[in-house]
Amino acid sequence: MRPLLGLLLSFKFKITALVIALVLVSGIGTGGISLLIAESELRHVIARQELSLLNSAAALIDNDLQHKRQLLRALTEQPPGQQLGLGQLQELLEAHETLRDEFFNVNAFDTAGNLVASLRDKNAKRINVAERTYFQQTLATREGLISAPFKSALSGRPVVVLTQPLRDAGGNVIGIILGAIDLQRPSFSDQLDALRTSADGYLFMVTDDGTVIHHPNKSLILSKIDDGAGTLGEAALKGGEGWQDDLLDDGVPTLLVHKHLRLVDWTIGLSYPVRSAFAPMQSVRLRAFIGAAVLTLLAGVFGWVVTAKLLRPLGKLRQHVENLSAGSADIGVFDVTRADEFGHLSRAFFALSQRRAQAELELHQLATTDVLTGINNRRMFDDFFPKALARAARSGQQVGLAFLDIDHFKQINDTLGHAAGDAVLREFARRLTAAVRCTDTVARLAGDEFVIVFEQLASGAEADLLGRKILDEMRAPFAAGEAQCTVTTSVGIAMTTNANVAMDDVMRAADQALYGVKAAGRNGFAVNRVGAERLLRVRGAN
Ligand SMILES: Nc1nc2c(ncn2[C@@H]2O[C@H](COP(=O)(O)OP(=O)(O)OP(=O)(O)O)[C@@H](O)[C@H]2O)c(=O)[nH]1
Repeated sequence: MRPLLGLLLSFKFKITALVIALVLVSGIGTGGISLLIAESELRHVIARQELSLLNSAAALIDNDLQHKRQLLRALTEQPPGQQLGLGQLQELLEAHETLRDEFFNVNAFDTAGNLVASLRDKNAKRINVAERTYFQQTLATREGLISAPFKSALSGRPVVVLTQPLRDAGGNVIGIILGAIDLQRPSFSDQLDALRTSADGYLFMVTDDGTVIHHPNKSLILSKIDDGAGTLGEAALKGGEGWQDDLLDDGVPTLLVHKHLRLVDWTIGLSYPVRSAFAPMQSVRLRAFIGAAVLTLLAGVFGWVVTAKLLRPLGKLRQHVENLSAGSADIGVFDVTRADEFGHLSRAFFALSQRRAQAELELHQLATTDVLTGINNRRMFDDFFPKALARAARSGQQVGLAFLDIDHFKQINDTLGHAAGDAVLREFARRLTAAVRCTDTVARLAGDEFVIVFEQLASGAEADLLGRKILDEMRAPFAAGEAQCTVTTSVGIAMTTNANVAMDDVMRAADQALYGVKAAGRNGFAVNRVGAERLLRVRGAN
Protein backbone atom coordinates (compact mmCIF):
# COMPACT_ATOMS: atom_id res chain seq x y z
CA MET A 1 0.00 0.00 0.00
CA ARG A 2 2.81 2.35 1.02
CA PRO A 3 4.90 1.92 -2.18
CA LEU A 4 1.75 2.47 -4.25
CA LEU A 5 0.96 5.67 -2.36
CA GLY A 6 4.56 6.77 -2.81
CA LEU A 7 4.28 6.10 -6.53
CA LEU A 8 1.04 8.07 -6.78
CA LEU A 9 2.57 11.02 -4.93
CA SER A 10 5.81 10.94 -6.93
CA PHE A 11 6.72 13.77 -9.23
CA LYS A 12 7.22 11.25 -12.06
CA PHE A 13 3.63 10.04 -11.69
CA LYS A 14 2.27 13.57 -11.60
CA ILE A 15 4.20 14.62 -14.71
CA THR A 16 3.11 11.44 -16.48
CA ALA A 17 -0.50 12.08 -15.49
CA LEU A 18 -0.16 15.64 -16.73
CA VAL A 19 1.24 14.46 -20.08
CA ILE A 20 -1.59 11.93 -20.42
CA ALA A 21 -4.18 14.58 -19.55
CA LEU A 22 -2.70 17.03 -22.05
CA VAL A 23 -2.56 14.42 -24.80
CA LEU A 24 -6.11 13.31 -24.00
CA VAL A 25 -7.50 16.83 -23.97
CA SER A 26 -5.68 17.84 -27.15
CA GLY A 27 -6.47 14.48 -28.80
CA ILE A 28 -10.12 14.53 -27.88
CA GLY A 29 -10.32 18.23 -28.68
CA THR A 30 -8.72 18.12 -32.10
CA GLY A 31 -10.11 14.66 -32.90
CA GLY A 32 -13.60 15.60 -31.78
CA ILE A 33 -13.60 18.87 -33.69
CA SER A 34 -12.18 17.14 -36.78
CA LEU A 35 -14.87 14.47 -36.54
CA LEU A 36 -17.56 17.12 -36.14
CA ILE A 37 -16.26 19.00 -39.18
CA ALA A 38 -15.99 15.76 -41.14
CA GLU A 39 -19.54 14.80 -40.14
CA SER A 40 -20.89 18.19 -41.10
CA GLU A 41 -19.10 17.97 -44.47
CA LEU A 42 -20.33 14.44 -44.98
CA ARG A 43 -23.87 15.56 -44.14
CA HIS A 44 -23.67 18.26 -46.80
CA VAL A 45 -22.24 15.86 -49.34
CA ILE A 46 -24.91 13.25 -48.65
CA ALA A 47 -27.67 15.86 -48.69
CA ARG A 48 -26.48 17.26 -52.04
CA GLN A 49 -26.15 13.76 -53.45
CA GLU A 50 -29.67 12.85 -52.31
CA LEU A 51 -31.01 16.15 -53.58
CA SER A 52 -29.65 15.49 -57.04
CA LEU A 53 -31.29 12.08 -56.85
CA LEU A 54 -34.58 13.77 -55.96
CA ASN A 55 -34.15 16.13 -58.89
CA SER A 56 -33.96 13.09 -61.16
CA ALA A 57 -37.02 11.57 -59.49
CA ALA A 58 -38.97 14.84 -59.78
CA ALA A 59 -38.04 15.14 -63.45
CA LEU A 60 -39.09 11.54 -63.98
CA ILE A 61 -42.54 12.15 -62.47
CA ASP A 62 -42.97 15.51 -64.22
CA ASN A 63 -42.12 13.87 -67.54
CA ASP A 64 -44.44 10.98 -66.83
CA LEU A 65 -47.35 13.27 -66.03
CA GLN A 66 -46.55 15.43 -69.03
CA HIS A 67 -46.48 12.37 -71.23
CA LYS A 68 -49.84 11.18 -69.89
CA ARG A 69 -51.35 14.60 -70.38
CA GLN A 70 -50.17 14.70 -73.99
CA LEU A 71 -51.58 11.23 -74.54
CA LEU A 72 -55.04 12.34 -73.40
CA ARG A 73 -54.81 15.53 -75.43
CA ALA A 74 -53.87 13.56 -78.57
CA LEU A 75 -56.86 11.32 -77.92
CA THR A 76 -59.30 14.23 -77.96
CA GLU A 77 -57.79 15.95 -80.97
CA GLN A 78 -59.43 14.79 -84.26
CA PRO A 79 -58.29 15.53 -87.78
CA PRO A 80 -59.97 18.67 -89.26
CA GLY A 81 -63.42 18.01 -90.57
CA GLN A 82 -64.07 14.94 -88.41
CA GLN A 83 -66.56 15.02 -85.62
CA LEU A 84 -66.16 12.80 -82.52
CA GLY A 85 -69.44 11.82 -80.91
CA LEU A 86 -69.91 10.53 -77.35
CA GLY A 87 -71.11 7.23 -78.78
CA GLN A 88 -67.77 6.58 -80.40
CA LEU A 89 -65.72 7.10 -77.26
CA GLN A 90 -65.76 3.50 -76.01
CA GLU A 91 -64.43 2.35 -79.33
CA LEU A 92 -61.85 5.15 -79.34
CA LEU A 93 -60.52 4.24 -75.90
CA GLU A 94 -60.24 0.59 -76.69
CA ALA A 95 -58.41 1.42 -79.94
CA HIS A 96 -55.52 3.01 -77.99
CA GLU A 97 -53.53 0.17 -76.50
CA THR A 98 -50.97 2.45 -74.85
CA LEU A 99 -53.67 3.88 -72.59
CA ARG A 100 -53.72 0.60 -70.69
CA ASP A 101 -50.01 0.90 -70.03
CA GLU A 102 -50.10 4.50 -68.92
CA PHE A 103 -53.31 4.66 -66.91
CA PHE A 104 -55.07 2.52 -64.38
CA ASN A 105 -58.26 3.34 -66.28
CA VAL A 106 -59.50 5.92 -68.73
CA ASN A 107 -63.15 7.01 -68.61
CA ALA A 108 -65.25 9.44 -70.57
CA PHE A 109 -68.10 11.55 -69.16
CA ASP A 110 -70.65 13.78 -70.77
CA THR A 111 -71.01 17.36 -69.54
CA ALA A 112 -73.66 16.21 -67.08
CA GLY A 113 -71.04 14.00 -65.38
CA ASN A 114 -72.46 10.70 -66.54
CA LEU A 115 -70.05 7.93 -67.45
CA VAL A 116 -70.27 7.24 -71.15
CA ALA A 117 -67.22 5.05 -71.77
CA SER A 118 -64.70 3.11 -69.71
CA LEU A 119 -61.46 1.60 -71.02
CA ARG A 120 -61.26 -1.36 -68.70
CA ASP A 121 -64.95 -2.15 -68.36
CA LYS A 122 -67.41 -0.97 -70.90
CA ASN A 123 -70.20 -2.24 -68.70
CA ALA A 124 -69.02 -0.36 -65.66
CA LYS A 125 -71.74 0.98 -63.46
CA ARG A 126 -72.99 4.29 -64.68
CA ILE A 127 -71.60 6.63 -62.09
CA ASN A 128 -71.93 10.42 -62.14
CA VAL A 129 -69.01 12.73 -61.30
CA ALA A 130 -70.80 16.05 -61.74
CA GLU A 131 -70.12 16.94 -58.11
CA ARG A 132 -66.40 16.26 -58.30
CA THR A 133 -64.21 19.33 -58.10
CA TYR A 134 -61.89 18.23 -60.90
CA PHE A 135 -64.93 17.76 -63.19
CA GLN A 136 -66.38 21.14 -62.38
CA GLN A 137 -63.02 22.88 -62.72
CA THR A 138 -62.33 21.26 -66.10
CA LEU A 139 -65.73 22.37 -67.38
CA ALA A 140 -65.23 25.86 -65.99
CA THR A 141 -61.72 26.39 -67.31
CA ARG A 142 -62.20 24.21 -70.44
CA GLU A 143 -58.62 23.07 -69.76
CA GLY A 144 -57.21 19.73 -68.60
CA LEU A 145 -55.92 19.43 -65.04
CA ILE A 146 -54.40 17.02 -62.58
CA SER A 147 -56.75 16.40 -59.68
CA ALA A 148 -56.14 16.12 -55.98
CA PRO A 149 -55.85 12.50 -54.86
CA PHE A 150 -59.07 10.77 -53.92
CA LYS A 151 -60.66 7.34 -53.63
CA SER A 152 -62.09 6.13 -56.92
CA ALA A 153 -65.86 5.55 -56.91
CA LEU A 154 -65.40 2.89 -59.58
CA SER A 155 -62.43 0.89 -58.29
CA GLY A 156 -62.33 1.97 -54.69
CA ARG A 157 -58.56 2.57 -55.07
CA PRO A 158 -56.67 5.80 -54.27
CA VAL A 159 -56.13 7.70 -57.50
CA VAL A 160 -55.31 11.01 -59.07
CA VAL A 161 -56.88 11.79 -62.38
CA LEU A 162 -55.81 13.77 -65.41
CA THR A 163 -58.71 15.42 -67.24
CA GLN A 164 -58.98 16.56 -70.80
CA PRO A 165 -62.04 18.37 -72.25
CA LEU A 166 -63.60 16.85 -75.39
CA ARG A 167 -64.71 19.47 -77.91
CA ASP A 168 -66.99 19.35 -80.93
CA ALA A 169 -66.15 20.98 -84.26
CA GLY A 170 -67.43 24.30 -82.93
CA GLY A 171 -65.05 24.12 -80.01
CA ASN A 172 -67.82 23.45 -77.46
CA VAL A 173 -67.03 21.03 -74.63
CA ILE A 174 -69.20 17.96 -75.07
CA GLY A 175 -67.54 15.72 -72.57
CA ILE A 176 -64.43 15.05 -70.48
CA ILE A 177 -61.84 12.30 -70.88
CA LEU A 178 -60.40 11.25 -67.55
CA GLY A 179 -57.23 9.19 -67.06
CA ALA A 180 -56.82 7.67 -63.59
CA ILE A 181 -53.46 6.88 -62.00
CA ASP A 182 -53.53 4.23 -59.29
CA LEU A 183 -51.53 5.70 -56.42
CA GLN A 184 -50.86 2.27 -54.98
CA ARG A 185 -49.28 1.20 -58.25
CA PRO A 186 -48.39 4.30 -60.25
CA SER A 187 -46.34 3.77 -63.38
CA PHE A 188 -43.38 5.62 -61.80
CA SER A 189 -43.51 3.62 -58.57
CA ASP A 190 -40.91 1.01 -59.48
CA GLN A 191 -38.62 3.62 -60.94
CA LEU A 192 -38.85 5.65 -57.75
CA ASP A 193 -38.10 2.68 -55.57
CA ALA A 194 -35.11 1.86 -57.77
CA LEU A 195 -33.72 5.34 -57.10
CA ARG A 196 -33.37 4.73 -53.36
CA THR A 197 -29.73 4.83 -52.29
CA SER A 198 -30.05 3.40 -48.79
CA ALA A 199 -31.78 0.25 -47.66
CA ASP A 200 -33.13 2.13 -44.64
CA GLY A 201 -34.20 5.27 -46.48
CA TYR A 202 -37.38 5.72 -48.47
CA LEU A 203 -39.01 8.09 -50.92
CA PHE A 204 -42.41 9.63 -50.36
CA MET A 205 -44.60 12.22 -52.00
CA VAL A 206 -47.19 14.62 -50.62
CA THR A 207 -49.48 17.23 -52.11
CA ASP A 208 -49.32 20.82 -50.97
CA ASP A 209 -52.27 20.23 -48.64
CA GLY A 210 -50.38 17.40 -46.97
CA THR A 211 -52.07 14.39 -48.53
CA VAL A 212 -49.73 11.45 -48.97
CA ILE A 213 -49.52 10.33 -52.61
CA HIS A 214 -46.61 7.98 -52.46
CA HIS A 215 -45.18 6.13 -49.48
CA PRO A 216 -43.61 2.68 -48.97
CA ASN A 217 -46.34 2.08 -46.43
CA LYS A 218 -49.29 1.95 -48.86
CA SER A 219 -51.80 2.26 -46.05
CA LEU A 220 -50.67 5.86 -45.53
CA ILE A 221 -51.68 6.88 -49.06
CA LEU A 222 -54.49 9.47 -49.02
CA SER A 223 -53.91 10.13 -45.32
CA LYS A 224 -52.85 13.59 -44.23
CA ILE A 225 -49.26 13.75 -43.09
CA ASP A 226 -50.48 14.77 -39.63
CA ASP A 227 -52.43 11.55 -39.51
CA GLY A 228 -49.58 9.17 -40.11
CA ALA A 229 -46.68 10.44 -42.13
CA GLY A 230 -45.36 12.40 -39.14
CA THR A 231 -43.36 15.58 -39.43
CA LEU A 232 -41.38 14.35 -42.40
CA GLY A 233 -43.65 16.04 -44.88
CA GLU A 234 -43.86 19.39 -43.15
CA ALA A 235 -40.57 20.64 -44.50
CA ALA A 236 -41.48 19.23 -47.89
CA LEU A 237 -44.67 21.27 -47.81
CA LYS A 238 -42.68 24.47 -47.56
CA GLY A 239 -41.87 23.97 -51.23
CA GLY A 240 -38.71 24.49 -53.26
CA GLU A 241 -35.92 22.15 -52.42
CA GLY A 242 -33.62 21.60 -49.46
CA TRP A 243 -32.68 19.36 -46.60
CA GLN A 244 -32.81 19.35 -42.83
CA ASP A 245 -32.38 17.17 -39.74
CA ASP A 246 -35.51 15.52 -38.45
CA LEU A 247 -36.71 12.78 -36.15
CA LEU A 248 -38.93 9.92 -37.14
CA ASP A 249 -41.91 9.25 -34.93
CA ASP A 250 -39.93 6.62 -33.03
CA GLY A 251 -37.14 9.12 -32.36
CA VAL A 252 -34.72 7.93 -35.04
CA PRO A 253 -32.55 10.84 -36.28
CA THR A 254 -33.15 11.34 -39.96
CA LEU A 255 -31.88 13.43 -42.82
CA LEU A 256 -34.89 14.78 -44.73
CA VAL A 257 -34.32 15.94 -48.31
CA HIS A 258 -37.20 17.39 -50.37
CA LYS A 259 -37.96 18.78 -53.81
CA HIS A 260 -41.13 20.41 -55.16
CA LEU A 261 -42.39 19.17 -58.54
CA ARG A 262 -42.63 21.53 -61.47
CA LEU A 263 -45.87 20.38 -63.09
CA VAL A 264 -48.05 19.72 -60.04
CA ASP A 265 -48.29 20.92 -56.47
CA TRP A 266 -46.58 17.85 -55.17
CA THR A 267 -43.38 17.51 -53.17
CA ILE A 268 -41.19 14.44 -53.36
CA GLY A 269 -39.17 13.74 -50.26
CA LEU A 270 -36.46 11.35 -49.15
CA SER A 271 -36.04 10.19 -45.60
CA TYR A 272 -32.53 8.94 -44.82
CA PRO A 273 -31.71 7.63 -41.31
CA VAL A 274 -28.57 9.37 -40.08
CA ARG A 275 -27.25 6.07 -38.71
CA SER A 276 -26.92 4.52 -42.12
CA ALA A 277 -25.87 7.82 -43.69
CA PHE A 278 -22.99 8.03 -41.26
CA ALA A 279 -22.13 4.36 -41.19
CA PRO A 280 -18.64 5.09 -42.65
CA MET A 281 -18.08 7.62 -39.85
CA GLN A 282 -18.67 4.96 -37.21
CA SER A 283 -15.55 3.09 -38.23
CA VAL A 284 -13.62 6.37 -38.57
CA ARG A 285 -14.74 7.27 -35.04
CA LEU A 286 -13.70 3.84 -33.73
CA ARG A 287 -10.32 4.06 -35.40
CA ALA A 288 -9.86 7.62 -34.11
CA PHE A 289 -10.69 6.41 -30.61
CA ILE A 290 -8.23 3.50 -30.80
CA GLY A 291 -5.60 5.84 -32.25
CA ALA A 292 -6.15 8.33 -29.41
CA ALA A 293 -5.93 5.54 -26.82
CA VAL A 294 -2.66 4.21 -28.29
CA LEU A 295 -1.28 7.73 -28.54
CA THR A 296 -2.21 8.43 -24.92
CA LEU A 297 -0.56 5.20 -23.80
CA LEU A 298 2.61 6.00 -25.72
CA ALA A 299 2.58 9.54 -24.36
CA GLY A 300 2.23 8.15 -20.81
CA VAL A 301 5.19 5.77 -21.28
CA PHE A 302 7.20 8.51 -22.96
CA GLY A 303 6.33 10.97 -20.15
CA TRP A 304 7.36 8.42 -17.54
CA VAL A 305 10.69 7.56 -19.21
CA VAL A 306 11.62 11.16 -19.95
CA THR A 307 10.66 12.38 -16.49
CA ALA A 308 12.63 9.56 -14.86
CA LYS A 309 15.65 10.49 -16.97
CA LEU A 310 15.29 14.20 -16.28
CA LEU A 311 14.93 13.62 -12.55
CA ARG A 312 17.98 11.34 -12.28
CA PRO A 313 20.26 14.21 -11.14
CA LEU A 314 17.69 14.98 -8.43
CA GLY A 315 17.92 11.37 -7.21
CA LYS A 316 21.71 11.67 -7.11
CA LEU A 317 21.44 14.93 -5.23
CA ARG A 318 19.15 13.32 -2.67
CA GLN A 319 21.64 10.44 -2.30
CA HIS A 320 24.46 12.92 -1.72
CA VAL A 321 22.47 14.79 0.93
CA GLU A 322 21.65 11.48 2.67
CA ASN A 323 25.30 10.39 2.54
CA LEU A 324 26.36 13.76 3.86
CA SER A 325 23.92 13.48 6.77
CA ALA A 326 25.14 9.95 7.48
CA GLY A 327 28.72 11.21 7.43
CA SER A 328 29.72 8.88 4.57
CA ALA A 329 30.44 11.75 2.16
CA ASP A 330 31.70 15.30 2.28
CA ILE A 331 30.36 18.37 0.54
CA GLY A 332 32.70 17.78 -2.42
CA VAL A 333 30.16 15.27 -3.81
CA PHE A 334 27.85 18.06 -4.97
CA ASP A 335 28.10 18.73 -8.69
CA VAL A 336 28.23 22.53 -8.60
CA THR A 337 29.28 22.83 -12.25
CA ARG A 338 25.89 22.02 -13.84
CA ALA A 339 24.26 24.95 -15.60
CA ASP A 340 20.64 23.83 -15.08
CA GLU A 341 18.26 23.97 -12.10
CA PHE A 342 19.92 20.92 -10.56
CA GLY A 343 23.21 22.85 -10.66
CA HIS A 344 21.51 25.74 -8.79
CA LEU A 345 20.14 23.26 -6.30
CA SER A 346 23.54 21.57 -5.86
CA ARG A 347 25.20 24.94 -5.29
CA ALA A 348 22.52 25.87 -2.77
CA PHE A 349 23.05 22.55 -0.94
CA PHE A 350 26.81 23.03 -1.11
CA ALA A 351 26.56 26.50 0.43
CA LEU A 352 24.10 25.25 3.04
CA SER A 353 26.35 22.33 3.93
CA GLN A 354 29.34 24.66 4.17
CA ARG A 355 27.48 26.97 6.52
CA ARG A 356 26.30 23.98 8.54
CA ALA A 357 29.86 22.60 8.83
CA GLN A 358 31.11 26.03 9.90
CA ALA A 359 28.32 26.37 12.45
CA GLU A 360 29.04 22.88 13.78
CA LEU A 361 32.70 23.76 14.11
CA GLU A 362 31.89 26.98 15.95
CA LEU A 363 29.43 25.17 18.16
CA HIS A 364 31.97 22.49 18.92
CA GLN A 365 34.58 25.09 19.75
CA LEU A 366 32.13 26.95 21.97
CA ALA A 367 31.24 23.73 23.74
CA THR A 368 34.84 22.60 24.23
CA THR A 369 36.59 25.91 24.94
CA ASP A 370 36.97 27.62 28.26
CA VAL A 371 35.50 31.08 27.87
CA LEU A 372 37.91 32.84 30.21
CA THR A 373 41.25 31.43 29.08
CA GLY A 374 40.49 30.24 25.53
CA ILE A 375 42.01 26.78 26.18
CA ASN A 376 40.05 23.48 26.28
CA ASN A 377 37.40 23.12 28.97
CA ARG A 378 36.32 20.21 31.14
CA ARG A 379 33.90 18.87 28.53
CA MET A 380 36.71 18.66 26.00
CA PHE A 381 38.93 16.92 28.53
CA ASP A 382 36.23 14.38 29.43
CA ASP A 383 35.78 13.60 25.77
CA PHE A 384 39.41 13.66 24.82
CA PHE A 385 41.14 11.81 27.66
CA PRO A 386 39.51 8.35 27.20
CA LYS A 387 40.40 8.52 23.50
CA ALA A 388 43.97 9.42 24.36
CA LEU A 389 44.12 6.42 26.73
CA ALA A 390 42.75 4.13 23.99
CA ARG A 391 45.29 5.47 21.47
CA ALA A 392 48.11 4.89 23.93
CA ALA A 393 46.86 1.36 24.58
CA ARG A 394 46.98 0.67 20.83
CA SER A 395 50.45 2.18 20.32
CA GLY A 396 51.87 0.81 23.61
CA GLN A 397 53.06 4.26 24.60
CA GLN A 398 53.01 5.77 28.08
CA VAL A 399 50.35 8.36 28.93
CA GLY A 400 50.85 11.09 31.49
CA LEU A 401 48.23 13.25 33.16
CA ALA A 402 49.19 16.36 35.14
CA PHE A 403 46.79 17.98 37.65
CA LEU A 404 47.66 21.64 38.41
CA ASP A 405 46.31 23.96 41.09
CA ILE A 406 47.43 27.57 41.62
CA ASP A 407 48.73 27.98 45.11
CA HIS A 408 46.69 30.28 47.35
CA PHE A 409 44.74 31.63 44.41
CA LYS A 410 42.02 32.71 46.78
CA GLN A 411 44.44 35.25 48.24
CA ILE A 412 45.09 36.75 44.82
CA ASN A 413 41.38 37.21 44.35
CA ASP A 414 40.96 38.58 47.83
CA THR A 415 43.86 41.03 47.74
CA LEU A 416 43.96 42.12 44.08
CA GLY A 417 40.36 41.59 43.10
CA HIS A 418 38.47 39.09 40.96
CA ALA A 419 39.46 40.78 37.68
CA ALA A 420 43.13 40.46 38.61
CA GLY A 421 42.44 36.82 39.46
CA ASP A 422 40.96 36.36 35.96
CA ALA A 423 44.03 37.96 34.40
CA VAL A 424 46.25 35.58 36.37
CA LEU A 425 44.17 32.62 35.18
CA ARG A 426 44.50 33.72 31.53
CA GLU A 427 48.27 34.25 31.83
CA PHE A 428 48.65 30.94 33.67
CA ALA A 429 46.85 29.13 30.83
CA ARG A 430 49.00 30.86 28.22
CA ARG A 431 52.24 29.91 29.99
CA LEU A 432 51.08 26.33 30.45
CA THR A 433 50.34 26.00 26.75
CA ALA A 434 53.76 27.49 25.93
CA ALA A 435 55.51 25.10 28.30
CA VAL A 436 54.24 21.87 26.69
CA ARG A 437 54.55 20.34 23.22
CA CYS A 438 51.91 20.87 20.59
CA THR A 439 50.95 17.20 20.87
CA ASP A 440 50.11 17.72 24.55
CA THR A 441 46.64 18.95 25.53
CA VAL A 442 46.00 21.63 28.11
CA ALA A 443 42.55 22.16 29.68
CA ARG A 444 41.01 24.16 32.54
CA LEU A 445 38.75 21.97 34.65
CA ALA A 446 37.34 24.63 36.98
CA GLY A 447 38.45 27.64 39.07
CA ASP A 448 42.24 27.47 39.36
CA GLU A 449 42.48 23.77 38.43
CA PHE A 450 44.15 22.79 35.13
CA VAL A 451 45.17 19.51 33.50
CA ILE A 452 47.72 18.50 30.90
CA VAL A 453 47.53 15.23 28.94
CA PHE A 454 50.94 14.01 27.73
CA GLU A 455 50.35 11.50 24.98
CA GLN A 456 53.92 10.56 24.21
CA LEU A 457 55.64 10.31 27.54
CA ALA A 458 58.79 8.29 27.14
CA SER A 459 59.78 7.79 30.80
CA GLY A 460 59.45 8.93 34.40
CA ALA A 461 62.51 11.12 33.89
CA GLU A 462 60.68 12.96 31.13
CA ALA A 463 57.77 13.51 33.57
CA ASP A 464 60.25 15.13 35.94
CA LEU A 465 61.52 17.38 33.19
CA LEU A 466 57.99 18.44 32.35
CA GLY A 467 57.13 19.17 35.98
CA ARG A 468 60.25 21.26 36.31
CA LYS A 469 59.57 23.08 33.08
CA ILE A 470 56.09 24.08 34.22
CA LEU A 471 57.37 25.41 37.52
CA ASP A 472 60.09 27.35 35.71
CA GLU A 473 57.56 28.86 33.33
CA MET A 474 55.64 30.32 36.27
CA ARG A 475 58.68 31.94 37.93
CA ALA A 476 58.37 35.33 36.22
CA PRO A 477 55.89 37.66 37.99
CA PHE A 478 52.31 37.75 36.69
CA ALA A 479 50.61 40.99 35.62
CA ALA A 480 47.42 41.26 37.66
CA GLY A 481 45.72 44.43 36.51
CA GLU A 482 47.79 47.43 37.64
CA ALA A 483 49.80 45.24 40.02
CA GLN A 484 52.15 42.36 39.63
CA CYS A 485 52.20 39.22 41.69
CA THR A 486 54.10 36.03 42.11
CA VAL A 487 52.21 32.90 41.20
CA THR A 488 53.25 29.38 42.08
CA THR A 489 51.56 26.13 41.29
CA SER A 490 51.43 22.58 42.56
CA VAL A 491 51.58 19.82 39.91
CA GLY A 492 50.62 16.17 40.38
CA ILE A 493 51.64 13.90 37.50
CA ALA A 494 50.26 10.38 36.94
CA MET A 495 51.87 7.95 34.49
CA THR A 496 50.66 4.65 33.11
CA THR A 497 51.68 2.03 30.59
CA ASN A 498 48.76 -0.21 31.42
CA ALA A 499 46.69 -0.64 28.27
CA ASN A 500 43.41 -1.23 30.11
CA VAL A 501 43.71 1.42 32.76
CA ALA A 502 40.51 3.30 33.74
CA MET A 503 40.31 7.05 33.41
CA ASP A 504 39.27 7.41 37.07
CA ASP A 505 42.36 5.49 38.22
CA VAL A 506 44.64 7.83 36.29
CA MET A 507 42.86 10.90 37.65
CA ARG A 508 42.96 9.55 41.16
CA ALA A 509 46.73 8.94 40.84
CA ALA A 510 47.27 12.50 39.58
CA ASP A 511 45.11 13.86 42.37
CA GLN A 512 47.14 11.89 44.94
CA ALA A 513 50.32 13.33 43.49
CA LEU A 514 48.90 16.86 43.68
CA TYR A 515 47.78 16.28 47.24
CA GLY A 516 51.32 15.12 48.04
CA VAL A 517 52.78 18.35 46.69
CA LYS A 518 50.27 20.46 48.62
CA ALA A 519 51.13 18.51 51.74
CA ALA A 520 54.81 19.08 51.14
CA GLY A 521 54.32 22.85 51.08
CA ARG A 522 53.15 23.59 47.49
CA ASN A 523 55.19 25.09 44.59
CA GLY A 524 56.47 21.72 43.45
CA PHE A 525 55.54 18.64 41.51
CA ALA A 526 55.13 14.97 42.29
CA VAL A 527 55.06 11.96 39.92
CA ASN A 528 52.86 8.99 40.65
CA ARG A 529 52.59 5.70 38.74
CA VAL A 530 49.02 4.49 38.42
CA GLY A 531 48.39 1.55 40.76
CA ALA A 532 51.50 2.26 42.87
CA GLU A 533 51.21 2.21 46.63
CA ARG A 534 53.10 5.48 47.15
CA LEU A 535 54.31 8.51 45.26
CA LEU A 536 57.46 8.07 43.21
CA ARG A 537 58.83 11.45 44.22
CA VAL A 538 57.88 14.95 45.29
CA ARG A 539 60.02 17.82 44.12
CA GLY A 540 59.99 21.43 45.27
CA ALA A 541 60.46 24.36 42.89
CA ASN A 542 64.04 24.89 43.95
N1 LIG B 1 39.10 35.29 39.55
C1 LIG B 1 38.54 34.10 39.53
N2 LIG B 1 38.51 33.33 40.62
C2 LIG B 1 37.96 32.10 40.59
C3 LIG B 1 37.42 31.60 39.40
N3 LIG B 1 36.94 30.34 39.67
C4 LIG B 1 37.19 30.08 40.98
N4 LIG B 1 37.81 31.14 41.54
C5 LIG B 1 38.26 31.26 42.88
O1 LIG B 1 39.43 30.51 43.04
C6 LIG B 1 39.61 30.17 44.40
C7 LIG B 1 40.05 28.76 44.51
O2 LIG B 1 40.59 28.59 45.74
P1 LIG B 1 40.95 27.21 46.30
O3 LIG B 1 41.53 26.35 45.24
O4 LIG B 1 39.78 26.70 47.03
O5 LIG B 1 42.05 27.52 47.33
P2 LIG B 1 43.42 28.20 47.10
O6 LIG B 1 43.34 29.55 47.55
O7 LIG B 1 43.95 28.04 45.71
O8 LIG B 1 44.28 27.31 48.05
P3 LIG B 1 45.11 26.05 47.69
O9 LIG B 1 44.58 25.45 46.45
O10 LIG B 1 44.97 25.15 48.86
O11 LIG B 1 46.50 26.55 47.55
C8 LIG B 1 38.27 30.46 45.05
O12 LIG B 1 38.38 31.62 45.85
C9 LIG B 1 37.30 30.72 43.89
O13 LIG B 1 36.33 31.70 44.22
C10 LIG B 1 37.44 32.42 38.25
O14 LIG B 1 36.98 32.07 37.17
N5 LIG B 1 38.03 33.65 38.35
